[in-house]
Amino acid sequence: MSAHSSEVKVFVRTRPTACFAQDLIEYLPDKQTVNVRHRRESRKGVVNNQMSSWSFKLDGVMHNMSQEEVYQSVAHSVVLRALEGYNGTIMCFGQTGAGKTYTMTGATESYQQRGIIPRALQEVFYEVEQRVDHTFSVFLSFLEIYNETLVDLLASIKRGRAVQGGALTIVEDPGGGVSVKGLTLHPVHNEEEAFNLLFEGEMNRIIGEHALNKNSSRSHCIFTIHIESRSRTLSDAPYVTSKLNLVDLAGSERLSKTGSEGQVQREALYINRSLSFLEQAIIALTDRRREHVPFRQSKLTHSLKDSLGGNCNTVLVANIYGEAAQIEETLSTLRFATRMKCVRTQPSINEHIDPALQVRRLQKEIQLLKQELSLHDTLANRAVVPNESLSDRQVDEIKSQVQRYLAGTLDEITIVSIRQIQEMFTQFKKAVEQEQKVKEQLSQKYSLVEKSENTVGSVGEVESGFGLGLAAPSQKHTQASSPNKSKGKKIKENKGGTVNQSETDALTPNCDSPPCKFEAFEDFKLGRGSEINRILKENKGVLLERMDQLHKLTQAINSCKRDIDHMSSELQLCREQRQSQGQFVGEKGEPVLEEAELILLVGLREKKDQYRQSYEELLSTKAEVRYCQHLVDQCRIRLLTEFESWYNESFLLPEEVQTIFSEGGPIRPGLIPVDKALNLVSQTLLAEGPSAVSFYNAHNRTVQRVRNTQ
Ligand SMILES: Nc1ncnc2c1ncn2[C@@H]1O[C@H](COP(=O)(O)OP(=O)(O)OP(=O)(O)O)[C@@H](O)[C@H]1O
Repeated sequence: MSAHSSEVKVFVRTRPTACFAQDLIEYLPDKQTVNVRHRRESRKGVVNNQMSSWSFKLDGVMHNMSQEEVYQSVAHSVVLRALEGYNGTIMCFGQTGAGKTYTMTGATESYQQRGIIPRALQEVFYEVEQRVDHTFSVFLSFLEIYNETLVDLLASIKRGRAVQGGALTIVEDPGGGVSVKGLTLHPVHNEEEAFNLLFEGEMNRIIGEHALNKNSSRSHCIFTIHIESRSRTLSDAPYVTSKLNLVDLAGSERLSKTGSEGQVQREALYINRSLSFLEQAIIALTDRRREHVPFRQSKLTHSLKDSLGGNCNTVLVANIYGEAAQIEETLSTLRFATRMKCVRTQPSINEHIDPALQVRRLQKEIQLLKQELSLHDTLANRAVVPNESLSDRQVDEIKSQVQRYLAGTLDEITIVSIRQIQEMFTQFKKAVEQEQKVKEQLSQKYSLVEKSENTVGSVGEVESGFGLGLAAPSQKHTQASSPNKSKGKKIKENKGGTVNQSETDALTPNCDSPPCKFEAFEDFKLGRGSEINRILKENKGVLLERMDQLHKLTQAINSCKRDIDHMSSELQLCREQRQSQGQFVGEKGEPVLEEAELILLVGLREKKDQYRQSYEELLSTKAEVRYCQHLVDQCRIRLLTEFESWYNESFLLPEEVQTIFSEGGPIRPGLIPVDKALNLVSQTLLAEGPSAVSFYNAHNRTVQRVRNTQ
């Protein structure tokens, strides 16, 4: 509920006296202004007869006003707003004997002179009776703060329920409110019950002896009316709660003036300290720049935290004793009152929604929305879209659709509902995860091949640019099959198995000199390319094996599917027969299936399980086949590329360039494209000078000679 900011309302009330200091205190006709004249305080013993005057403007001055008039001015609107769900606080502040208790509680022996609390209780119950469209629950609590100790003034009454048990402690609610843990709350149904509690609490108040006033109370008292109201007519309307704090503060006189000693002096110390903390809190509240307000310094400020700075309609009554002897206390009380007037609160209704009611309301709304959806479907001439959550059977169906779609046996999936789309995504995700898992398993399985790839890296042929997941020829093989060695050799039979068509297609037979590529390729596979060729064959073998497995699985699944179809139609037949002959029932009237139908049902379930398992296996085998195919392709590319380089290197480069590529030369032979290689060679030769060519030629010839003689 949005809150608007509101000032604390402040009133002054004077205790009637025959010696009213007319020459010092003046009430202006606007009934809001008090002017006070007072001699300035003497400093360092120097008598100062100079008079000073102060003017205080408040919300109302209550001089010679009856208890009823005071109630109407101060409390009436706060009480009515509490019945609507706003928190309220009315506080009486002032020196001892100034009439705080008289204003708040009144004279308990005189009905006419009853104060704000009894009148507020009467008004609450009067309103409860009037407002027939609401039910009200009213609870009372009575807290006393005596020498920084919390006392439950109604603890002696057994009926109450405590806001959590244990010692009394002030706790802050998450919403910013404050409550007293352990304080008893007493339900009351009429004003008489309420008065009983008030008087019981009053009796329990600690009364201290005091030089100024024998019956003066030496403690702060907070009488709270807790109200809860629910609508009788609107069952799902939110309910409201409120707290009306009626606070009678202890007297604020100066210690020196009390002339008391012992316990009473200690009491006065506590009172002064807590009132001074109250004043500090008020000063902090009125200072917009202050972020921290020291509410926790005393029990009083802490318990009034939400009344002073919270969502509350707050009213202060500043009680003054208008005699000349009390003029300093009067001034101090009026200063406090003026400060308090600057405090702003944010009154707002405490609205709550019953959780059970909220659930019912939301269910109703869902129902309405569903109806509206089906109405839309009808108007748009669409089949009614199911909005319920999916059953296991529906989820299975979607899963099967997704699997068929991925396998390519289903062209498209018809969109039916949002839930179906969501489930479809879930199934797609599962399929991807499954494939990922298989891939991981496979890469572990083929780790040997991947390791060989690292060997390629270590050879240092970075320029080759072939980051393939394949084995590379080992150093040994490279040495054994130097280009010159294979040159002119007879082509040997390929014992290593079949060559893929694409491998031979890539080689245009060219039988001029240099040698025919087709024959050279066969030669290459036996020599320098033997290791990569071996891996290629190995991978092809695995691929064939997986393809064979896939073929068998497909056949098994198809046969299983045929069985399922057959059993389903038999089962359907059984059901149709049963429907025409009537349902067979057991002793207790429960439906009993025919034996044949039961066997079919069990068999069908088993077949479906078998189908599901085989299907999962099929998916993972398909993934394996794809992976193996990928490996074979990569191997093949590698084989061809290396062959090309080897061929160029062996037969197409001039002899001097071959020298540079030869073992011990400045450029490593291998997988560099021939144009790039030639470019590099010319750069090297140029860099080293023309004599380098003949140098390398000579060196190469020598190496060659040595090899041939070996
Ligand atoms: N407006 C009033 N009309 C008639 N009598 C009053 C009025 N105000 C105070 N009195 C009387 O003055 C006396 C002191 O008043 P009260 O006990 O209310 O003072 P107090 O401020 O509550 O003092 P303390 O701080 O000790 O609690 C009481 O006997 C009370 O009846």
